[in-house]
Amino acid sequence: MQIRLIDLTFSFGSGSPLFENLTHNFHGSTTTGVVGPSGTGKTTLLELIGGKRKPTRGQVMYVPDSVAPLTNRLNPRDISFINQTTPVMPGRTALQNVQVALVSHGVQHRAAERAAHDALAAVGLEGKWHREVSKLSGGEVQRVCVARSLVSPAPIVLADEPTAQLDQLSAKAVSESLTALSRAGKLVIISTHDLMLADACDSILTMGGAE
Ligand SMILES: Nc1ncnc2c1ncn2[C@@H]1O[C@H](COP(=O)(O)OP(=O)(O)OP(=O)(O)O)[C@@H](O)[C@H]1O
Repeated sequence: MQIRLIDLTFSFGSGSPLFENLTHNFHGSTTTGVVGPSGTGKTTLLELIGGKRKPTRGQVMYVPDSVAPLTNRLNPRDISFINQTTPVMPGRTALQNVQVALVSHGVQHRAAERAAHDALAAVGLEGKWHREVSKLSGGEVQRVCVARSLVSPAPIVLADEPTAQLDQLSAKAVSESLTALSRAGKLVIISTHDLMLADACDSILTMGGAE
């Protein structure tokens, strides 16, 4: 999997461009940190890559594998998005929220439960498996969303400030989990202000000048 940004320019409405002629390649098995000062367009870039916004000019192209042609269309199931507004089922447990990502992809109930247990443990939520999401803290809900991405078969993971609400220990667990995904072959892009997380990435794309 590869994602190519080709002369990408984006403006909100008729405003001046947030960024112009951005060209960059993202590769599978790689974690890229998108860094830069607040307001330089990191979230917007992730939304463009995830197909939630359309470029003003230029293109976001996907190369699914070595034999598939370059395309500007991506199946939404190929992307796993982690952000502050990722929908969760508040009345269901942490385990059910993670399990559903697998069951919806046809994984058997028992296998999905085991994988969901492991993913929640990886982000430091062992012991909170059966707690309703409405009774978890903001940072814990954020980690449930990360755990869902860990079990998702989607080859692309887009994470928008995944450690923003977390203490150092939890942030480290999330950082290690996301970099493990790229070692398992996924293409991972993380927008972040967290220097520890940026440091753990394989490469960095800086928006709006150096941070
Ligand atoms: N729907 C919108 N309409 C107009 N402007 C917007 C809209 N959404 C975001 N913006 C503006 O676009 C700019 C970039 O926003 P974005 O959220 O992409 O930045 P960011 O680099 O992720 O910021 P932060 O680090 O603070 O999260 C900001 O100035 C923001 O106010």
